[in-house]
Amino acid sequence: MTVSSAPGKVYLFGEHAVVYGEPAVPCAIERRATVTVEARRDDRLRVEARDLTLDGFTVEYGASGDDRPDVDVATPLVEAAMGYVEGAVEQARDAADAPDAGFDMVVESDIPLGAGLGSSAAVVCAAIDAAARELGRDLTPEAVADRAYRVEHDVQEGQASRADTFCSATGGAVRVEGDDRRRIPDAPNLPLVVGYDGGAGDTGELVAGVRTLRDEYDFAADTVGAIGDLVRAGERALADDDVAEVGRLMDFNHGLLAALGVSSRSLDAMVWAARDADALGAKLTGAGGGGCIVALDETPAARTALDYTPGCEEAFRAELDREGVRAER
Ligand SMILES: Nc1ncnc2c1ncn2[C@@H]1O[C@H](COP(=O)(O)OP(=O)(O)OP(=O)(O)O)[C@@H](O)[C@H]1O
Ligand SMILES: C[C@@](O)(CCO)CC(=O)[O-]
Ligand SMILES: [Mg+2]
Repeated sequence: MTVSSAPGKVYLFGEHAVVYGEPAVPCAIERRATVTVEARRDDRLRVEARDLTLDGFTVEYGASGDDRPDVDVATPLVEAAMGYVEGAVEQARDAADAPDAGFDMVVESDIPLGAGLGSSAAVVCAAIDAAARELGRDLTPEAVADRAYRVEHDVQEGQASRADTFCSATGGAVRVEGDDRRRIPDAPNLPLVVGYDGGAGDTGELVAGVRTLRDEYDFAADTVGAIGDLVRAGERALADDDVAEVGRLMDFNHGLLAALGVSSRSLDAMVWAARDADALGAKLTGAGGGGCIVALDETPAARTALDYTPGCEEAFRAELDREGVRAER
């Protein structure tokens, strides 16, 4: 039996624009997805995803994919989840040169689903790492990131950046611009607070919406470019340890994301609750549509304000996780 885990992330700056080659700065946070894998004697794949619905579900089917899962939850949900897990298994089989390997897998996670904290990247990174190790193949975090990117790219129908998967695989604060990806050394430990509205957004749909706007209006394309400029300013602020400036730029970034149509009433309400409590900055994180915001606040005020904000289901302080994908057992 092999167990791996990988962290979720928040974006300090740059989501969506990163899909079009602008830079972005995501930071791994101490919330993880954990995948347990056991090789089978046959070529079948059995997946138990305990957190996917309230009751969790288990599916079992052949490697050829001709007998589809028979489960009691909405088909699109199963198809989407299986896309990530099947993709990860395919990558592990390829890495270990074992095309017919079968597995029993259990996926557990404390990263809310579809909420902008990179649950998909964390599940895929942990699953690739665990399945490859179960087959006797150790992958570097960079190799896990690369393979996980291919899976996200497929599931998001060709519209995905390397940001989430690289951040989850390597941990820490990272910078991604197109194919260029690196860790930001000595990133300051920022006082991150997350607010979660209990909802979710469809990453593929939101990315497609921004693409349409950008194709249709030059000023939407300019907005994407402006996010890139803002990210470069944010990187300088990080290098100078200027946390107040990082916060101001996060506020600005939220405004530009809202202009691109990916915020929501509850995300805006949480952003304003944090700002009213004198947070240094606040913005939505990830694809948007619903889910999470991230604020910067050294005091307990923003978190308390979020706790009392109607529509905010949960607020928590998020520590930067300097470790990426890792072997648990
Ligand atoms: N615990 C889990 N078990 C099984 N599948 C999961 C789990 N967590 C996430 N997933 C898969 O990832 C999908 C969510 O990915 P999606 O990219 O839409 O959101 P996210 O990664 O949480 O947020 P973002 O990409 O905005 O940061 C789920 O619908 C499911 O298919
Ligand atoms: C919206 C997006 O930029 C981040 C989702 O967490 C999509 C991507 O980078 O693939
Ligand atoms: Mg995702």
